[in-house]
Formats: sequence, C-alpha cells, structure tokens
Amino acid sequence: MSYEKELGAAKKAVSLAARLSQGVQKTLLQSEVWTKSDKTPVTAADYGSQAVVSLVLERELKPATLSLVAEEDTRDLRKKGSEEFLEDITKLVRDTLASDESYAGSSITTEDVLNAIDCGKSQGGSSGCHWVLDPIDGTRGFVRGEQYAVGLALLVEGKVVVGVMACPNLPLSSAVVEKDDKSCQDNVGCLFFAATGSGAYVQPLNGNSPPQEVRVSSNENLEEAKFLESYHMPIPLHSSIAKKLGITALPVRIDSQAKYAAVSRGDAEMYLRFTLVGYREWIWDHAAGSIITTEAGGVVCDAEGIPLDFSKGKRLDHNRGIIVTTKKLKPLILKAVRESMEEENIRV
Ligand SMILES: Nc1ncnc2c1ncn2[C@@H]1O[C@H](COP(=O)(O)O)[C@@H](OP(=O)(O)O)[C@H]1O
Ligand SMILES: [Mg+2]
Ligand SMILES: [Mg+2]
Ligand SMILES: [Mg+2]
Repeated sequence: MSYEKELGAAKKAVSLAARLSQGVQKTLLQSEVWTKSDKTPVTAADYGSQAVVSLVLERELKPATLSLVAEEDTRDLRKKGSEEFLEDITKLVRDTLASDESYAGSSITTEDVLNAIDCGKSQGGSSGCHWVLDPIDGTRGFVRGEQYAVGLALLVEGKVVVGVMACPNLPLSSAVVEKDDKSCQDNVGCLFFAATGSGAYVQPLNGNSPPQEVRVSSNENLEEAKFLESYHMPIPLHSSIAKKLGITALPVRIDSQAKYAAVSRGDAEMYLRFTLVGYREWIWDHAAGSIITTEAGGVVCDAEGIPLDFSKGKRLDHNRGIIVTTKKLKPLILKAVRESMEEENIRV
C-alpha cells in the first residue's frame, strides 16, 4: 500500500511545527521553560507544535477520528495562572497556520488549541492506524539553543509505516562537524522522511531543493567509525562497547532523534542508548527515527538483536538497550554489547 497522502500531510504538519519552534527558540527566555511533574522541561514550542500537527493532520486528512499518540497534555495549561501562557501558545499556533497560504484567514481560539493538544491522548496499540508524535524531541537541546527534532510517524497494525522528522538546527552536510566550521553551521535545517518499502530521503527544511535519498554508511573500519549518544546521559557501558569495538573517536553527543537521522545519512555508524535500569522508552522518542534508519538500510534493535516493538501502547516493549547501526556492523556490535554487559554484570 502507498502512503503518499499520509506522507504529504505529515510533511506539511511537521514543517509548520518546525517553523513555530524556530521562532520560539530564537527568543526563548529561561523563565519561559516550565517543568512537568516528571521533572522534564516543556515550553510553548512543545505545546504549540503538538497543536499545529494535530490541526494540520485533521484538516489535510479529514479522518473520521484522528488517533494521535503524543507527548504533551493540557493538565498544566488548564490550571489557574496559565491563561497568559495559553494565550501566547494560541497566538503562535494562529500565526504559524496563517503563514501557510492554504490556511490563511482561519481563526483559532484557545479552546481549539486545547482540544487539538488533547487529541494526542490515544494509547496506540496493535490494531488500527495511529499517528505518533513527539512535538519537540530533545527539549533540553532546544532550550540550550542546540539540536532538537519534531518527529511524527504513522503506525498501522502495530508497525511504523511512515516517518517524518524535522531537524531545524542540523547541518545539511553532516551532524558530525566541528563547532567552529562556520560554513556547515550556517547551512542548517533538514527534513527527513520515509515510507515503508520506499526508502528514506532528506531535503532542506526551508528550501525548495528536491529530496535526496539517504543511505547508511558503508564503512566497516571501526577504527574510523563515529558513534552517537544522548547529550544528557553519558553511559559508562557505551564507552566499554566502543572500546571493545576499537572505535578510537570520542562519542558525539546530540539531543533528540536527530541521532537516528545522522545514522541514516551515514554521518555516523552507530547510536547507542542504554538508559537507566527500569526506564521504559516512549514510542514517540523512536517511531519516526527508526523507520528513517531502517529505510536507509540500517538496523534498529535491542541488546538481543530484536527489532523494537511499537505495538504495545505508549511505551516500547523491548529488552535492555537500543542499538542503531548498519547491517554489516550489527553482528560485531551485538557481540561487543554482550561481552561488555557480561563483564559489567549488566542483565538484559
Ligand atoms: N532519564 C531519562 N532516561 C531516558 N530517557 C529520558 C530521560 N529523561 C528524558 N528522557 C527521554 O529522552 C528524550 C530525549 O532523548 P535524547 O536524550 O536522545 O535527546 C526525551 O524526549 P523529550 O525531549 O521529547 O521529552 C525524553 O522522552
Ligand atoms: Mg519531553
Ligand atoms: Mg522525546
Ligand atoms: Mg518531546
């Protein structure tokens, strides 16, 4: 089955949400960063982006009911004292939609914004069609003025079939560039997308250049390999695995699912994610990224080599660890992972 219509709607939704987030990031003040009950940060861009994606999918696809599994909810926005913040978000959403010719003149109220965000309450699962959204992935990176992504995927019968990811600050050349390389740092903003069986592509986020197919690296020389991990949680096990593999370079730390995009484009050969014991991953942190990498010829699996299962609701059901790499390197990496885990007495 072709998912052309869904892909078109998702690209439009994610591009507009990225436009909203770019405006917010430029002028964001520390006082505008709220903290959620799980102690993680959230901003007007997270809420605004979720509302924009929800409204655009609704308008473009006119589904009987839109099933959206998304990160943010309106609990804090509905509390007394949030009125001004909600007004600001509504203005952002209104201005962003008005910036697209096809939506010019449409009026958006605070109630419309709250309803659009609340649309993201779906639980997902193994049957039917569900959109999966991380409106701002890597909010910590976003707040620091660094990397973040807007990730949207379509789940059909428990499988990811479409993925779209905007990385507004990611260089068009490579994610792994020197901080003082001005020419790369100035030429930023990527839109990655993939549909099942059709490959993975990238195009400039704010330009009109045609999409280019991306493929994972063909490098098999681990001495020259680059590997990625989260910015905020360097994990000792990652270093042991890299050392065992003979990787000499230090890990490159990047926020968000941009790490999946980087592996899909061949910027790096490996992304490791061994979080703290007991942490169960949200599907929206991986859905868009995983199909982009697999359609680019890569693999996404757990420490046992088993593909991730997106069919069990809002959380991923998998063993310890996530490994994103190339098909050629997978056996070597799994061996190094197994040995390092045994040595450090870490169970799957
Ligand atoms: N202590 C933790 N361990 C694992 N994942 C965490 C975490 N705290 C936050 N996260 C998740 O990791 C995501 C960011 O991933 P990364 O570290 O690769 O940038 C966050 O997404 P949000 O920024 O969308 O909330 C959040 O869902
Ligand atoms: Mg968050
Ligand atoms: Mg996230
Ligand atoms: Mg998020």
